[in-house]
Amino acid sequence: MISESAFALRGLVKHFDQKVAVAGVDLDVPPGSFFGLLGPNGAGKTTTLSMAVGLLRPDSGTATVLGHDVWADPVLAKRLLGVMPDGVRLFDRLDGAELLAYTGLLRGMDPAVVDQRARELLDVLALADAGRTLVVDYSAGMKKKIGLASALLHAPRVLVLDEPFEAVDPVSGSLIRDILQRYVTGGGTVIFSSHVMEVVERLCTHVAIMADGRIKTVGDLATVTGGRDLEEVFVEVVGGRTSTGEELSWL
Ligand SMILES: Nc1ncnc2c1ncn2[C@@H]1O[C@H](COP(=O)(O)OP(=O)(O)OP(=O)(O)O)[C@@H](O)[C@H]1O
Repeated sequence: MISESAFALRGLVKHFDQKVAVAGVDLDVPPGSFFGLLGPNGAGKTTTLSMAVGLLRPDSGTATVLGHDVWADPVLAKRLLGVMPDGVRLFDRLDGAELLAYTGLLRGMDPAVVDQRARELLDVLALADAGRTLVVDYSAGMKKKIGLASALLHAPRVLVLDEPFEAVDPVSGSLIRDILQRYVTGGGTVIFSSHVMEVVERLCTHVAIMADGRIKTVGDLATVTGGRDLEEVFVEVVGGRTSTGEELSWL
C-alpha cells in the first residue's frame, strides 16, 4: 500500500483584492520527509502554509493532513498538526511556562503531561532561565523558540514551521535543527519555509521552490539540485538578479 501524503495540497488559490498571492498550488509532502519550501520575498510561501494548516481560507482548492481535510475535518486535522506561523501571535502576557500550560490545556491535554513536557521543552530550548519574563518581553529569537515549544507540546505527527531559523542565534539554530532531526527520525514530518539555503541543504530530504504564487520545481533534494549548489538552482529557477550594480551611484 502506498502511504498517504503527510500533506496533500490541491489547486490552492488565494487572492488579496487584485493581487494573486497563490495561483494554484499542488503539493505532496511525503510522510517522514524533511521538506523545505523556498522562494523569494512575496512568492506566496506564508500564504500557502497558512491555507495548508487551516489558518487562512483558500479561494479554492483543498488541503489534507494524513488524509484529513483541514477545512472539512478541522478538529482531527489540527490534532495531527503542530504549527508555528510567521510572526507568531502568542498569548504573550504570560511567561513561557504559563503559555505552555495554557496551550496544553486548550488542547485538552492531561495537566501532568503538560507540566512535564513544558519543563523539558523550556530546558532543552534554553528558555528556563527566562523565568517569569513575559513572552511579550522575549527577544525575537526567544519568541521563535517558545512558538516552536507550543507547536511541539502535543507531539503532533506533522510540523509546519514558517521561517523557524529566522532571528535565532547559531547555538539556538543548531539546537532547533537537532530537535527537528530527532523528530523526523522518530517518524514525524516537517515542512518549513526558509531563506537559508545552507540549512535547507543540510536538513531537507525534499524541497519545493515557489515564485509568483506557483511551485516552480519540487522533488527530493538530489533531484532538484542535480549535484549543483541549491543557491545556484534557486537563482536560476526564480529568475535571478536584475540589478547591474551600477544603481545607487549617489550612495
Ligand atoms: N493579508 C494580506 N493582504 C494583502 N496582501 C497580502 C496579504 N498577505 C500576503 N499578501 C501578499 O501576497 C503575496 C505573497 O505573500 P506571502 O507572505 O505569502 O509571501 P512569502 O513567500 O511568505 O514572502 P516572504 O519570504 O517575504 O515571507 C505578497 O505579494 C503579499 O504582499
